[in-house]
Amino acid sequence: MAVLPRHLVHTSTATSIGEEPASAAAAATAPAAAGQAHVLDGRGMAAAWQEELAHDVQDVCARGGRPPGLGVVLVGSRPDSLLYVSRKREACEKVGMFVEVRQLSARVTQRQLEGAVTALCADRRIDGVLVQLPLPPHIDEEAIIEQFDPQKDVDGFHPINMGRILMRGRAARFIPCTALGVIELLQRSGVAMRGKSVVVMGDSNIVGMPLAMLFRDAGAATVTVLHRTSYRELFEDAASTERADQRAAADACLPRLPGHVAAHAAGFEAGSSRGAGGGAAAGEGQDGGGSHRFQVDYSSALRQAYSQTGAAGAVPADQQQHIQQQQQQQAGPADTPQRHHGAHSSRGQQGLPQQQSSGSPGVSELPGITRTADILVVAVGYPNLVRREWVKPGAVVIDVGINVVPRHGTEQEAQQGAAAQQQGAAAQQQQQRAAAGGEAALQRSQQQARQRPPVVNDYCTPDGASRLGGWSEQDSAAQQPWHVVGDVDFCDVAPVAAALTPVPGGVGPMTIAAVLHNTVQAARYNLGLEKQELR
Ligand SMILES: Nc1nc2c(c(=O)[nH]1)N[C@@H](CN(C=O)c1ccc(C(=O)N[C@@H](CCC(=O)O)C(=O)O)cc1)CN2
Repeated sequence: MAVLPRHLVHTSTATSIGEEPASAAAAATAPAAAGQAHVLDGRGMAAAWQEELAHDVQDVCARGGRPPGLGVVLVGSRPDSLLYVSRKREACEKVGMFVEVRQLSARVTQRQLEGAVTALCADRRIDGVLVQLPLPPHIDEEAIIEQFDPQKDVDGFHPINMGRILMRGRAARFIPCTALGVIELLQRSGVAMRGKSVVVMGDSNIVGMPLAMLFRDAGAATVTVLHRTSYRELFEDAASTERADQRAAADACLPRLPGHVAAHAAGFEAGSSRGAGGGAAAGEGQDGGGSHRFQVDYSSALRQAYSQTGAAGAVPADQQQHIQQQQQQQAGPADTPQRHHGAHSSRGQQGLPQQQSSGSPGVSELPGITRTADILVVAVGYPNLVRREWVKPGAVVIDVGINVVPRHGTEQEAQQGAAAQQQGAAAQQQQQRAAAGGEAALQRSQQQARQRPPVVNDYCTPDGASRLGGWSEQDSAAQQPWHVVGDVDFCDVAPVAAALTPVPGGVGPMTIAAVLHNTVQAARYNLGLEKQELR
């Protein structure tokens, strides 16, 4: 049997979600109102986790003589990376850990960067080291990762650590933080994984692939990974403008920055103006031997980008049309879980669009696959991609995406709203067809979902719009013209799912807490307080 780290096998005190009827009653006692999805509050869970970690830090200090230490290398001044590094630093300081951040110029050479990693790995005060991703395109990221001492690789990206996750029965030294954050969130929420069908959308090294292995280790019956080949057409519109850093960002499930902002970010220019948007995006940085002040006006960069490029990041109408086409033309089969293989040829026979010649499913086929999931994890980097017809009623939905989009009220959003309404009507027709086709169980659960009252809570307005926040709390208060959304259309999916994570406030904060967890663990190993079981 695979050896999970201690925190992955703890018994959750939370109620069970997504269980069979016996525990459905228990689920009803959880904080959501009847008929509504449980909102999996990552922010709250991360705070609780960090409190526990603060005790662990005290324990390491008492027994090991010093606090656990984290070293972070930040290259350039991408606003999102600045934000995440600030959050890591603040969280470390809050729990009493030692933290050192080295910011290097975007023009740093491969050798300089490797030198910085080696120096931090050699620092005796530091137990864990990470390089904030993505890196500028001229840097060979793989080579940097290989440069790490695997014992200090708290991101778990080194091939030795990744290999341990891959191999059944081998103890993982460190689990990549987002993947660990997702599993921890599910466990703390009482979501059962044993025997479940899991679909992971996204095959990145830092999220999708390790998560698939962790679900296997947690006893999932099946794990289906939707590789990027199955949804690459979503990104084809951006192909002409796509540059290496944008691809890397999508890979890391980072905000898909509008082209203009990305250009700014990729240039890694140290600006001099300060906007409300970047939050903590300011501090001291190093440029080669010297240092400079780094400040980024993220909000004005975004404003400029949107005014010049339109609403970048919005769901293109053609994607919605693909789905509608499928719903209108496929009487029934769309509700029947489709297999990946072979679906391509049957689509051809039914006269459906054949977008891909590779045999991989196209976007219009994805709902048929995602609807097989008891637990659906979405890590694609595409705003509001997953709507209710992609979700099996009663499923648990985990949104890993972070996308920056214009706030509602723009013309484009109005168009999206109209398209979404049409899509909703098509979905209803499709459900009726499914019922006529004899899929009684599915129909029953869908009817139940429809009978649920609309979700009106802290997260959604009565008309189904999201109240979820902006890039930071400050921003939503300041009513910035853009905000952060996930890959899942929260308010559309909430009436159907048993539970789902919000963005912001879901997986993101758990990722930060996971960095701390891995660093405490690294300190225990380094200081000889705990023996690593590496079979
Ligand atoms: N070296 C690494 N680089 C990157 C990783 C990683 O695990 N290691 N993951 C991401 C970025 N990331 C952590 O580094 C991260 C992303 C998002 C959040 C977060 O809290 N997001 C907020 C939304 C943003 C906001 O505050 O408005 C949320 O979801 O609530 C934290 C960490 C890529 N790079």
